[in-house]
Amino acid sequence: MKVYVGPASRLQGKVRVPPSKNYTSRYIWVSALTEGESIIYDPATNDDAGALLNCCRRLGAKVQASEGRLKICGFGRNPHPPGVLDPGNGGLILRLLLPIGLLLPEVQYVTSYPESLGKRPQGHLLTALRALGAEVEDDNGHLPITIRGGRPITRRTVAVSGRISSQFATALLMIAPLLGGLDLRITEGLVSRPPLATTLQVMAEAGVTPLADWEKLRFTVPAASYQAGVYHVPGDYPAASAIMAAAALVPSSVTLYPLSPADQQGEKQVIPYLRQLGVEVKTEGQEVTIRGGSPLRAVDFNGEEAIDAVLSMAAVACCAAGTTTFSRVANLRWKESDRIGDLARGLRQLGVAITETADGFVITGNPHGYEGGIELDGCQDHRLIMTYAVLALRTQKGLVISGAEHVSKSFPGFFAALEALGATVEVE
Ligand SMILES: O=C(O)C1=C[C@@H](OP(=O)(O)O)[C@@H](O)[C@H](O)C1
Ligand SMILES: C=C(OP(=O)(O)O)C(=O)O
Repeated sequence: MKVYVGPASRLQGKVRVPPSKNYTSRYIWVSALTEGESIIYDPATNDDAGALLNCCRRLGAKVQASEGRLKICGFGRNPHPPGVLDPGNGGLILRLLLPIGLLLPEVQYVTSYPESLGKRPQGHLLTALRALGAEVEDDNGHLPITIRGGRPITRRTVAVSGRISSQFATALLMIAPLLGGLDLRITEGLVSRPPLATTLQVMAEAGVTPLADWEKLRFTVPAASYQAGVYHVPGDYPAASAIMAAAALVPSSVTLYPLSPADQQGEKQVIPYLRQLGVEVKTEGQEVTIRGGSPLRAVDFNGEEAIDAVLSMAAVACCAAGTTTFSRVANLRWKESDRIGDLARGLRQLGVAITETADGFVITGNPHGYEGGIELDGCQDHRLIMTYAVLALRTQKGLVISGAEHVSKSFPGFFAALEALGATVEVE
């Protein structure tokens, strides 16, 4: 699907942001690992949630979906052999599902996104699963993967690298109570700490509280059963960050809700960051109001704790006066696209001055905007698609984005939300 987004002179209105993708995936998974009926209110209804629910059904969970609510009766320690699991294009989805192979005689993991998820590295997690006794066949650390488990797990300690993704640690922590408990050591540092804090919060809500030593990166999980729970998914800050970027770049008055000031999403850091750039941002309860259109001055962005908002802030940097260095985000290379290399390629086509660095990229903005009138490839990456759509608002001729349907991985209503705020959006 190709989508044209035109230049915008004003954005105005109120946007209900989608429910958090990352909380939804964790609540679904912890419910599947629980014997008993859990309820999830306001679950995200994006591609990732759909793929995970399908896999949970194949593993024996009973799922009842109705408007604004999921009821899940989990399989606990006794997953059914599913044959094949397809996690869609979800990195977290695949990584949550891989350790279930420890409890099954054989399970195969495949993807219909060989150019995106198929290129993302899984080796660090596979090494840990082998150490726990699984037999693993893989394509040099990539999908397709077959895991043969089903043997009693006697090891109580395991290590995993946190250098390229926090999701490997999340996956091991969440399965750990069902394996009889684990002492997990994260080696080589840890990227993206807030998602791991989200994992610990969700586990605690389900009745299992790991002991966490954040300094030494050691986490001790007791042998336990998860308790059925009632969960409420907060609004999604990464999705909100794209709309905030749009509202920052043109004269606007845009209110986003519901955004909790108190959850674990690191991407809420964009609120003080945008203020530093000169954007008027007001928060009241669960509402965030942006008044944009004033001149923006570049401010460097350390994105390590707000990794899924970096591309939104890159769009803002493209139109700020001065140079912005995005640092400590090397792990962007291993997302749905290479979010440094592919971003740089797309932005250069548009005429943006961008250079890649060892741990990020540097953008020198043009406060006058860009000519546009070209087509950019979304690279099957929802965040790249949203970045290009936001930038299109500050072009003279607009932009066509190809593969725009992949925005539904996290924010199916993104283009409708932009249009409702007054942007020109045409599906070609
Ligand atoms: O655990 C999670 O929910 C996520 C962790 C982050 O990935 P990395 O830990 O690989 O940086 C983030 O980018 C991703 O969108 C969601
Ligand atoms: C990288 C992302 O997700 P995942 O790793 O779960 O595919 C994302 O949502 O930007």
